Parts: sequence; structure tokens; C-alpha cells
Amino acid sequence: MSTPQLVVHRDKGLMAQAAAARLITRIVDAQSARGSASVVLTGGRNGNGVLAALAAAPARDAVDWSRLDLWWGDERYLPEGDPERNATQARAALLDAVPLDPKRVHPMPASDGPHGADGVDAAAAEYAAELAAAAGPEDHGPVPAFDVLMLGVGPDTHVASLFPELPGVRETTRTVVGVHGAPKPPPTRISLTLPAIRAAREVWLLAAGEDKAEAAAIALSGAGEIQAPAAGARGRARTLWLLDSAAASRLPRELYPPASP
Ligand SMILES: O=C(O)[C@H](O)[C@@H](O)[C@H](O)[C@H](O)COP(=O)(O)O
Repeated sequence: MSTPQLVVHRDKGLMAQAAAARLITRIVDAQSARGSASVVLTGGRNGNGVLAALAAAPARDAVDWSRLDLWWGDERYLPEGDPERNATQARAALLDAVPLDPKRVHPMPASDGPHGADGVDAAAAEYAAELAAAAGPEDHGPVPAFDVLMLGVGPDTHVASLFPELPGVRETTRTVVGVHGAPKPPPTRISLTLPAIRAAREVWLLAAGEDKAEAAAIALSGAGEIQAPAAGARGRARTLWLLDSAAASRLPRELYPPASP
């Protein structure tokens, strides 16, 4: 697993634009090398900000959208099309504006699907099976080796729907779990687990705003992953924290020396 690298941008708008530019490059490189690319999307304002910046970037046309697999790191277990679903928000921010292959877009199940509102655990198992079916021998495991997996970071250090101390973050075997009683609404969610997240080549953690400063400082100062799930989110080849200066304001100095005057 890789050691976190930090990139600090002046403000959250620039952070989103720079992350979008980085994502375009990463997708184009993967498509050139292997024919296709795979990206895992996150919910939340920062993740949607990156998607909106990507939608507005002229270089988005460099991506072959028909050869891109999209997955989700977590989902709010709500009916299809609910405005609070991460997939609905991602479609509005970007996905509806680009020529994706619908067969390569893999939203997590919705609560009005075959598993029903009480079936979040079965819905999570279904998504795990979908991931396993997409993994090839070269992936060495039950999920594809995603090119980039993005995660918003919560003020309590949660990533995806893995919250401090709750069962999801303790999962060591399953790749996807149903989440009950999440402290961030809605309480019922589906989430990739840390083992699934760590299958990604690159994991990018997005944190902008003063309310993320403490979470970033804790997660990057050697905290355990059960107490600080963001600390356990690492990519095989690269772990990148993309921050704005407000979110970076409480990092230990050895991680982020203050800018010279
Ligand atoms: O479904 C969700 O809510 C998430 O995926 C969650 O993990 C989110 O990414 C963080 O809470 C950060 O959210 P913000 O970027 O809005 O602060």
C-alpha cells in the first residue's frame, strides 16, 4: 500500500478544477495503455464539484467516454432517481452530458429495486457480485483494480459510508456492505469496504473547507483506521490527498510546511 501524498490548492474551486484535469489525464493514460479505464465515484459536494469541473473542461473531449467503467464507492439507499442519491447527483453534474456506454455505468442498487427498502444487505451482496464478475485474473481479487477511486472525506474522518467505529469499517472479508444507522443522513447506505477500496491503483481523497481541517490532521497523523476510516483508504500504487488551504490548515508542519511569505 502506498504512503499518502498531499497536494494543497488555494481554494476549493481550484482544487476541483485541478482534480478534474488530473482525472482526464489519468483516464486518457489508462485508455491508451489498456484500452479502457475504470473510475469509482464518490458522493458529497467535493466529489460532485470535481465532476462539474470535468463537465466544464474543454479537455473532457480527450476522454473516450464509451470505454470508461464507472462504479460508486457508496450510495444512499433511496429510490431510483431520488435527488439525494449519489448516482442522481453524478448524472446531473456530468454523466448525462457525456456519451458513456450505459452497460459500463454501474450504480449501486436503489431501495425501490428487487431487494426492497429492507433489503440493503442483499443489495450490497448483489453489488459485490457485479464487481466480482467484472474482475479479471489480472486483478488478483474480487474487485477490479480501479484506475482511480475518489473519496470525499467527512468531518468525522468517514470515507464512502464507512464511519468511525461502526461495523462497516471493521469488515475484512466482504467487498461491499449494507450500512445501518449511519450518522450522516440517510441512515441506510451501501458502501465499499476498506479491502475493496485498497484494490484501486490510485485512491484520491478530497477535502475542502475548514470543517475538514481536523479530520485531515487526524487521518494523516497516524490514527488507526477504525477510529479514522480515511487513514485506511490507500491505493496500491498511489494515495493522493487533494486539499484546499482551509482543509490543510491544521496539518502537522512536517506534512505541509507553511508557504513562504
Ligand atoms: O454519500 C456520501 O455522503 C458520501 O459519499 C460521503 O462519504 C461524502 O463523500 C463525505 O461525507 C464528504 O462529503 P462532502 O464532500 O459533501 O463534504
